[in-house]
Amino acid sequence: MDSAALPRVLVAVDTPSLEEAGALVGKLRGVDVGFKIGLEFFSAQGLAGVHRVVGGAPFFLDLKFHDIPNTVAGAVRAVSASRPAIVNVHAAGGAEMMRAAAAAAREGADAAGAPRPLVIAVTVLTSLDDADLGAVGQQPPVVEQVVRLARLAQSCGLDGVVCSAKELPAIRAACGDSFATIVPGIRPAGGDVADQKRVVTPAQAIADGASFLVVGRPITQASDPRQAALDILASLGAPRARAPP
Ligand SMILES: O=c1ccn([C@@H]2O[C@H](COP(=O)(O)O)[C@@H](O)[C@H]2O)c(=O)[nH]1
Repeated sequence: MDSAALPRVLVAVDTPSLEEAGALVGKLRGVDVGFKIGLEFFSAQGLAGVHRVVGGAPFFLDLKFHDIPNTVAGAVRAVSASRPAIVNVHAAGGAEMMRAAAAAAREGADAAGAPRPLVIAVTVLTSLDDADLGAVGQQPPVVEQVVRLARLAQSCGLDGVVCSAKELPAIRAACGDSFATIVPGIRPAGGDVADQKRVVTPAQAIADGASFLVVGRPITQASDPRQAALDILASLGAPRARAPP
């Protein structure tokens, strides 16, 4: 799947169940969204399950690899053959690991005759705030750590980062407009934040320059997921240019 064809809103398919995932994707048929498959579904169903659920739809394979360079490269090479539009690694894995991941994505895709996925670095999880950073020995504020990791990821040849929309202006200033930003922690105004700590509304995230939004529970836990997705898309207004792959 070509990442340029990826819609702006990616729905997080967070369930271990093939049936539930299939039902969700079915409800969203014809709605201009893509899908984000993460650790919960992948751990239960593997790549075969991913393909059964998404069919030919574009998807972001959110496995957040974080290991030594050789291991991450092997994992990225393996999954890149299966035509994800986006794969990701933790920036905290370091420069050598990120460079290895970027090279492996190209190798894996080329070997399979597939398009190269975007390779994206997770900066600071949106479930963490300044106090949490201090507790794991990182220097707050979050925004400075996010920008530090974004600059490092860009210098290693990665295509963009996962961050909160709260950091978008600082990342755009540091890394420019063609660096992709993938933004979870999205909550419609008044929505239940649950375990997220750095949340922003869908419209604000797009206004601040997000390339793609990742939206899970505000859609998947809604009484009518299709209507919830349509409401979010309507709140975004006219389409805008996305960061190029
Ligand atoms: O920093 C991050 C990185 C990834 N995620 C993922 O996004 C979705 C968010 O789900 P919600 O239900 O909308 O909170 C989820 O799959 C996470 O694994 C993130 O939230 N923050």
